Amino acid sequence: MSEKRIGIVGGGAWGTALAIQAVRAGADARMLLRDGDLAARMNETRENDLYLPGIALPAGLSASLNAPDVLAADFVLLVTPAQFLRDSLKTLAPHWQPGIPAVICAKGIEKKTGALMETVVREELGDVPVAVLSGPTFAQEVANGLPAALTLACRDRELGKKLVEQIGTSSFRPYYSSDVTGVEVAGAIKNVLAIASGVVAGMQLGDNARAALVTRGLAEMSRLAIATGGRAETLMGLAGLGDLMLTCTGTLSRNYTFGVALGQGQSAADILSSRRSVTEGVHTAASVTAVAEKYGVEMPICNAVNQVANHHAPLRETIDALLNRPFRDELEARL
Ligand SMILES: NC(=O)c1ccc[n+]([C@@H]2O[C@H](COP(=O)([O-])OP(=O)(O)OC[C@H]3O[C@@H](n4cnc5c(N)ncnc54)[C@H](O)[C@@H]3O)[C@@H](O)[C@H]2O)c1
Ligand SMILES: O=P(O)(O)OC[C@H](O)CO
Repeated sequence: MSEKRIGIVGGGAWGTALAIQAVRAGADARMLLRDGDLAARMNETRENDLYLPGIALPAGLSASLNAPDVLAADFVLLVTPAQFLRDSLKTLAPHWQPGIPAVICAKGIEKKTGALMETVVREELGDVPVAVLSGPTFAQEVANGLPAALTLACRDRELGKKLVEQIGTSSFRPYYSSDVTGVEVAGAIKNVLAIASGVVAGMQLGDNARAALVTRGLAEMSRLAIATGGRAETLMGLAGLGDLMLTCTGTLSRNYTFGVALGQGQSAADILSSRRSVTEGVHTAASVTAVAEKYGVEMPICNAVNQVANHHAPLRETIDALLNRPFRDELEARL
């Protein structure tokens, strides 16, 4: 058993992949699940057959329902989907040890409050050290040990660097950033843009259209990140451009494939009811519309995704409205 202990809250694909990575980084990885049957199966069959089938779980990884045991760790990765994080933290708060860092791994904006996950953590756990782990990383590839790089953001530079050393390996390379807000906004918005990119593919609008969409989407993401206190450079990094490249093209992406299916004519409700796994961009599309309005930021692509994904807007007319917006000066329209 290792002396280093990493707690992981959430038994989905990403929580499981991060737990495997934690073992690779030399830690004892303890996962906290809600589903007792799944936890028992994971410990016995050494596979997460619901969320990451076909991947062997290493010795050193265990799953349980025992919050105090999982939280007795050097730091805890929070991998509950964004819309469920607050409720999950309410049950964890009584067991959280003072000073144990919380590392946010979910990518989204809370629908009912418009809050980023850092705010949710602070409201529910109080004054704990907080970091954010984000960037272009499909769970299956990380679980298989394929190379990846990502961003670990933390306002406390010393702690951030320490976390990088504790979770990083040669195939999982976190780059430190102090821009927590920029990294969070990037990770949340790329999911919405990935849906839009999937729609472009599903409707066979062409590669030119996808390049235009991703680039103008990056401008929207940058505007919101800066308005909320993030830094422009962050959007050009792994959590911004890097994750946009991955999620707006990669067929392993739930958000992208949701968009493709929408573009091919399926309804949002049918697509969502056919999947067990989370499609964060659908929820964040709703949150971001309200947040953008609050900050006076123009986000036409994200608004269009919200309309088609959450409000039954017809695709063809929604796309026509985007294409018929007034021509603009590119640099002025960037920021
Ligand atoms: N899968 C990836 O490749 C990946 C990579 C990076 C970041 N992320 C982010 O990680 C987060 C988790 O994604 P995932 O891929 O592990 O999810 P998943 O779809 O694999 O699993 C869904 C998880 O949500 C949990 N859940 C369902 N209903 C819940 C409820 N009411 N309350 C609490 N938990 C509930 C399930 O138990 C399960 O653990 C998301 O924010 C996602 O954007 C995922
Ligand atoms: O499958 P998605 O669309 O949730 O994307 C997973 C990761 O966020 C990619 O970085």
